[in-house]
Order: sequence, then structure tokens, then C-alpha cells
Amino acid sequence: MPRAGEQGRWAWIGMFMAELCFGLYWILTQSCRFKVVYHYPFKERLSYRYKDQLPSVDIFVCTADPKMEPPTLVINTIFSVMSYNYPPEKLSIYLSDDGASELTFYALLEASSFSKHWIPFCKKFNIQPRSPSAYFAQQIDVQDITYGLEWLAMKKLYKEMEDRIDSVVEMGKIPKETRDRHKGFLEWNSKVTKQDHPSIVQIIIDGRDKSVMDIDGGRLPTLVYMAREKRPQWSHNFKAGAMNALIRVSSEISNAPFILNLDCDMYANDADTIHEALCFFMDDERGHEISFVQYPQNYDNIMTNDIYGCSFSVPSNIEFAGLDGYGAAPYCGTGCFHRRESLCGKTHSKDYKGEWNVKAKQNADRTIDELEKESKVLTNCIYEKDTQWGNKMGLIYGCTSEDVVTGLAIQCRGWKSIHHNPNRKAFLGVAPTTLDAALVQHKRWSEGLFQIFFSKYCPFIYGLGKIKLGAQMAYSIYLLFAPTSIPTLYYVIVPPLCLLHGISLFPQVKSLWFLPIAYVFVARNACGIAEALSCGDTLIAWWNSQRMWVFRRTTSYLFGFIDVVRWQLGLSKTTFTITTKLNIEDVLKRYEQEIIEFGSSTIVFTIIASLALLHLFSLIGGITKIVLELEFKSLEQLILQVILNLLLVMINIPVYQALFIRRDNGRLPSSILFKSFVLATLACLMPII
Ligand SMILES: O=c1ccn([C@@H]2O[C@H](COP(=O)(O)OP(=O)(O)O[C@H]3O[C@H](CO)[C@@H](O)[C@H](O)[C@H]3O)[C@@H](O)[C@H]2O)c(=O)[nH]1
Ligand SMILES: [Mn+2]
Repeated sequence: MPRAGEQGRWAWIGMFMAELCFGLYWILTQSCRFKVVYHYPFKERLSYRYKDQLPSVDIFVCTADPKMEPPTLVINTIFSVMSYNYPPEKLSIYLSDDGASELTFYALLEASSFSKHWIPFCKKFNIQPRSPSAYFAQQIDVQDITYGLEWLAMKKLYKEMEDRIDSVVEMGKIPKETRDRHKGFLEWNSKVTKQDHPSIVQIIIDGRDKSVMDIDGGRLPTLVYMAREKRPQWSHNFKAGAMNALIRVSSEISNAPFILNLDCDMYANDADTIHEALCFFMDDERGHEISFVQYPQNYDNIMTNDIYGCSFSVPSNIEFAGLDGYGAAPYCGTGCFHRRESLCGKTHSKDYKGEWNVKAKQNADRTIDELEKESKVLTNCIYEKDTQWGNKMGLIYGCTSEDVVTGLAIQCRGWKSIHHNPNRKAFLGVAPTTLDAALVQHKRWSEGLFQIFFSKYCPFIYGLGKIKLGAQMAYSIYLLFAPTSIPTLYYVIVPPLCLLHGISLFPQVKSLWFLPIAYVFVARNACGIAEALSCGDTLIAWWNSQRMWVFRRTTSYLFGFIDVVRWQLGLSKTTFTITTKLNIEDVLKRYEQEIIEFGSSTIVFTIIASLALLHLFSLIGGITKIVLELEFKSLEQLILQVILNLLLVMINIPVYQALFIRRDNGRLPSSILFKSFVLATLACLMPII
């Protein structure tokens, strides 16, 4: 430690604080590695045992914007869940459309017709996956001639439907002849905008009606379209609001005891998942205390080396399984089966037996019109006024990570949850394909999660005595993503600057203190690599994830942190930026080649580029200084800083390429080069105290 008055004393003290933060944070990360639990349900046995006693299941799909979430994507998710291997009369599928778009409604109508062909086809040949676009995208080897013929016919039928939808979406409005075909379009006769419209509920397929059949005479699942009322003066609470409206509408129509919740891009990849999830709820010993079964978020568009670190394989394979060990697997918003009662606010009590076999609502005597009319009332803005919805009932409002806070609240009411990660992935979604989208998504997450830490739901306070200490700690790993940005920023700025000025911050090679720091560095990274490899990542994917951690912590988490502080001071309101699921061809091509997409000139990229240049300048400057002044003694003192700086420069190689070499549209624009050059130079001139 530099003595009082010596240059670099305060820099050293700052480093010490940053390292202290990392150390404490590391302790938190250990909490979910003590009791990792994996489950192996025997799903085939469920039907043997319960035969026709299986409970009904409601499936909720949320969509919010026909541009960012194309209607064909949405209906592919719908097809995949309509064709689950589960008695169709026990399934009800609800689509919530926060975009209130007649295009999405139209696509759903088309889907209801096509499903009459698709469902029997899936079941007849037992195909997987049951999202048509994913299914037709895979190579198949047809030996059976009837299968081959039907495959061709089905593909043609699907393509025709897709073309019809795409052309309507392109036109942006529904042709008159189509509008006349279904009464549902009347809902769009008055002025309907995304932010301002009355409730819309349309039962497109009524599963109670035995005369509605697929082409092979099989029953069909209920299919419902819902767009809750929106008014500019009422806050709609984003996805949480949509989910709560879905809970109420479904309780009116089918009221199944179990609910599967999906984002519109997450198609079901395994046709037997319902059986599997029910095994947990219907287990004789533990079933009655289980509130939800969460499947990890997996994506079908991740490339081998996962450039944006989206696969999150270590958290979903190890950390969440570790939280499961405490009975506190987190709810992640999609791919999750809920018990309706616990989601609606019930507290778990010792004598609760788990009443899953209550007969679901039959509604035999009510017409579709009556059901629609009554459901609409439930989705009006005014309905939730002065109720516990968004607080003690349903999903919790006021936070963009509504999922995590809701899961935590459920666990604090005495329920347990399961994290289940089967070999065949249960759900596959669309991961962001540009750096900007990936960072914006993490900004929303880190912000929402940090809000929870600051609210009354802080796990250490709210969870005190209700969930295990280990679970409280493990939750905090994620809730504290945002503040980790501060020590990280310090660590990537100050040591390089000190190297440039020839100030030593780390122990010398000969010093005994060199050993612990070298040990921590090697051991920490070796563990990280071992965990990543054991979860199926490649070595390059691990390296890419290190880069993404640096990018996220210096940009997304920093902005998340700042916004939570502003929110605490009452200076800002929370917003939910939807992740786009649409891909431009040019961008997609680069994504497939694993080239990072920068492309725009936002402040995020200015920060990334400035830091990268700062690292480059410091490394070059620092080494020049060591060599020119021929002070090899100083090399001994500075070696750790040289290594750290070298690692940072290596991590930033794609940034230099995007600044200086690349010529495609995904490179960093020259305005960014200029700004970051000025900023990095200014930083280098800053005096170190
Ligand atoms: O006002 C809104 C905003 C979003 N959504 C839906 O919410 C889902 C998730 O949105 P997305 O933009 O895809 O965000 P992701 O970051 O991919 O979502 C993850 O993180 C969210 C919390 O930040 C969770 O709600 C999600 O379930 C989880 O998958 C999508 O189906 C949207 O259609 C709505 O229904 N209404
Ligand atoms: Mn998503």
C-alpha cells in the first residue's frame, strides 16, 4: 500500500474496496453450490396411474407487439402447445395480446383452422417438435411412403397459411372478405390503438363443444384470444398485468388447477412435458407443497460459441438446481407450470392436501357469448381497483422482473418450487441476435432485480425466517447484478491507468502476497472453466461469456443501477422494453457467422469503445515506459497489471476490429471512434492520486 503522500494511495484504497466487494459477492455465489438437486420424473407412469383422472391445464401465452413479435412466431408457439400429448378437452390455450392487434387475431383464426390438420398429423406420426416452423426446418429422412406424402401435403398447407398471414401483415390491414368471416373483427370497428381500447375476449375454439373436431374426428383444445382493456390514464403493468388478466379470464372459462405460462417465442419442444411437470404436483409425498415447476429458458438460435452469452448454462444447470436444493427455484417468467391456488395468493398450510382433482369448471349451461361478456368485465382497467391484484394476488406489480419477485413472494408464503432441466429441452425461445438487444435485455433485468432488493421484498428482510438463509443469499446473486457494475468499472479503468503512469497496485512477484492473489486468479478461473465445460459450453463460449460479463457490467448494469437510484429518488418510472424477435437478413447472417453486431451509435457503444481504447493506450504506453526506461525492476512490480491489461485487450479484440477493420454494417460507426478516442485520451491524461 502506497504510504501517505505517495502517488497512487487512493487508487490503491479504491482497489481494495473493489476487491472486497468481489470477495463478498463471491461468498453469495457459493450459496447455491452446496446442495444441487436434479430430478428424474417417471412421466410414463402418470397416465397408468391416473388414467382419465388427469387434471386440466390452462396454457397462457403472452404477446405484446405484432412488429417485434411476428404473428407467425406467436402461432407456432400456439401450435406446439395445442398438440401436446394430453387429452385436448383438458387443455385450454389463452393468448394475451398487449398489442391489441387484429393482425395477431387474424393469425390466431388461421391457426385454429390449420390446427385441425396439424394436431392429428403430429399425433399420428408422433413427430417432434410440434412447432411447424421448427419441425419443417429440420432435416428428415422419410422412409414410410404415407408419412412422406402427408409430410409434403402438410408442409404445403402450412406454407400457404404462412404466406397468407405474411401478406396480411405486410399490408397492415385485414381484407374486407376476411373480416366478414368472423364476428371477432367487429371488435376493431371502433378506434383501437395499442394504448387505448376496450377489452376484447374471443373464444375461437370452444373445447366443450363435441361437434368441433379435427379432420380425424378428434376433440380440440379450447382457444381464446384476449386483449385486456388499455387506457392512457391507467397503468397497465406490462406483462404482470397481462398475466393477472389471463388468470381471471381463464378462471371464468376453464379454471384448470394448473397453469403453464409461456412467452410468445417459447415453443414447446417436447410433447410430453405436461405429464412430466404434473409428476411433481401429483407426487404423494411432496406434491402438495409444490407451487411451481420452472423449466430453464433455452433457445433454438444459439450458435456454437454463443457470442452474446445468452445461453446462461451455468445458472440454469448449476445455480438454479442449487436453489432448488433449498426448495426455492426462481420463477423466470416463461416455461413455468403453476398451481393456480398458490399463484392467486394462497398461503401454504400444514393441512393443505393439494386439491388438484377438483373438477374444473364445466360451464355446461353457458353460451360462448355469455362467457365472453363476463370475461370482458374481468379485464377492464377498473376491475383491479381497490383489490389485492398485483400485490397479494397474482403477479406482483411495479417491477420489470415481475417473475422473480412473484416467485419469491410465493416461496415466502410457505410453498416450495422445482427447477427441472430435462435432457430433451422442454421449451425453446428466440435469443437476442444483436449486441444492443442483448445489453438492453440485461439492463431491464438488472434494473428490475435490483428494484426488488430495495423494495419490501428484499430477500434478507421479507424472506427472514420464511426461506432458508442460503436461498436468500442465492437470490441476492441476481438481485445485485446492477451494483456489481461499480467495482467492475473501477477495476477496468484504474489499474490500466496506473500502469500507464507506472504506479504499482498489486504485490510484486517476489513478495509473499503474490501467492494468494495468483491462487485466487487461477482457482477462480479454473473453476469457472470447469463449470462451463461441464454444462456443455465450449471453451470459446466461456471466453465469450467473460467478454459479455465485462460489457454488461460496464454498460447494462451501470444504467440499471443509475435508473434504480433515480427511481428511488422518484425521478423516473419503470418501463419494459420488449426484446425484438424479428431478424433482418444481413444481421442474421453475421449472427450465424458469430460476428458481433454493433452497428448503432448509442451511448452503450461509446462506453464499450472508450474502455477498449483506454486499455489499448495503457498497454502500449505502459510497456513502452517499462522498455524505454529499461527498468526491469519496475516490470517486476507491474507484471500483474500488464497481465490484467493484456487480458482486457484480448477480450476487446472484436471491438478493435469493429472500430478499425470491419467494413460491414455491423461495425462501429466513425462517430463512435471519434468520441471514444477523445474520451480515452482525456482519461489517460487524468492525474492519479
Ligand atoms: O407489456 C408487455 C410487455 C411484455 N409482454 C410479454 O412478455 C414477454 C417477455 O418479453 P421479452 O421482451 O421477450 O423479454 P425477455 O427479456 O425475453 O423476457 C424475460 O424476462 C422478463 C422479465 O424481465 C420475463 O417477463 C419473461 O418471461 C422472461 O422470458 C413477451 O412474451 C412479451 O410479449 C407483455 O405481454 N406485455
Ligand atoms: Mn423473450
